[in-house]
Amino acid sequence: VKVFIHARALLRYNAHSFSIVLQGNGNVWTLVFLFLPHTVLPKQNGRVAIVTGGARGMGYETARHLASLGMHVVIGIVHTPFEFLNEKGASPSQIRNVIVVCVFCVLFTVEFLFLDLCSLKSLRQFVHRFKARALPLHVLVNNAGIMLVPEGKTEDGFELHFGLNYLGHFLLTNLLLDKLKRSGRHDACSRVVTMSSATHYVGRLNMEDLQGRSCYSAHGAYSQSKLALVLFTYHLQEKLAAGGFPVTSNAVDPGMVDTDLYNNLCIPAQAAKKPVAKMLFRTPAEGASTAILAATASQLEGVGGCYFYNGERTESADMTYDHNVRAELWKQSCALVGLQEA
Ligand SMILES: NC(=O)c1ccc[n+]([C@@H]2O[C@H](COP(=O)([O-])OP(=O)(O)OC[C@H]3O[C@@H](n4cnc5c(N)ncnc54)[C@H](O)[C@@H]3O)[C@@H](O)[C@H]2O)c1
Repeated sequence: VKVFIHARALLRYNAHSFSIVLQGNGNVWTLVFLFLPHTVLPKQNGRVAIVTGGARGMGYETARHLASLGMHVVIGIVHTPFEFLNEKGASPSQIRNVIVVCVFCVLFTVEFLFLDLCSLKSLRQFVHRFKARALPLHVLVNNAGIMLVPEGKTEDGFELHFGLNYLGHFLLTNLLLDKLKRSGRHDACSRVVTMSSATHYVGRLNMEDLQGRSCYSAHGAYSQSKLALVLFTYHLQEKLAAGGFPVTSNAVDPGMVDTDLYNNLCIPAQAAKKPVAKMLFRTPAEGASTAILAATASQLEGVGGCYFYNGERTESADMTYDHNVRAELWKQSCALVGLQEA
């Protein structure tokens, strides 16, 4: 089991970050001092991106950064920042969020389209509405996610983590693949960037029981969904490369990031997490940096089938390199979402 504990950069100088990472494999532990250089990313004028879950957390930071590089960004959104208007009052952070989003929309070419990854119908409607806009698509960031939610089902009866984190993005990517293929060029590929997590290293994939019906655990369900996303990323890359299409597919691990993703921790764990997160977790902007790099960096042109952590290619779990497991998962996923396996 590989464990990564990221200690948030305490030293900073002119946008260069220094990071201390404790990494080990059970017996041997090493303290690694990393220098994270500030990469200058190329302008993205004329390019179009979709970011799922882009209204807060790392999705927002990714969308903001892509838009600031000149990209037209379409944000798939299920919770609007204005939801509090239906409630009795608003917290200062909700008001701040609305102001930030409004300024963001005024300054950049950004649009919001409703997308509920818990519903195959909503996914298909999102793709239909996006295609009706007749825009090209150069970058798809599969960012949205949930973690440790109580046992539940999506609209179509899938276990929540598996259905939303994995199957939702599986269907979304497949429905947008024709657009991505047409928009890419061999010297400027379209890019699919998928948010995984270090928890995928401890994930187990039970092909006979992908929905965890026999024995449910929220931790198990989350790590399985993140493992499935890496398997999907690699298999997609294999298919794209075999067909000679100008599209790349990579997975990203953002590290431990202080966001609302942890809202479902039990109350004592939440109380313990708060001070620790302030000191040790990354900010959403720091966490989003590897996804932004994978979506835009010139040095990653044409590079696909990789797992990136701290801005660098890293080995993922052994199982993710097993072609048969990847192919079986792809086959079962097609059957679950009603896609023909091509
Ligand atoms: N925060 C971390 O430490 C961490 C670590 C590893 C990986 N990740 C991954 O990074 C991604 C972003 O998470 P975050 O930390 O910014 O969390 P977050 O909770 O701030 O953001 C999650 C986003 O997903 C969206 N979302 C939730 N349910 C949705 C639905 N049904 N349909 C569409 N969108 C929906 C939310 O609206 C939100 O915008 C997730 O995939 C998460 O698993 C996070």
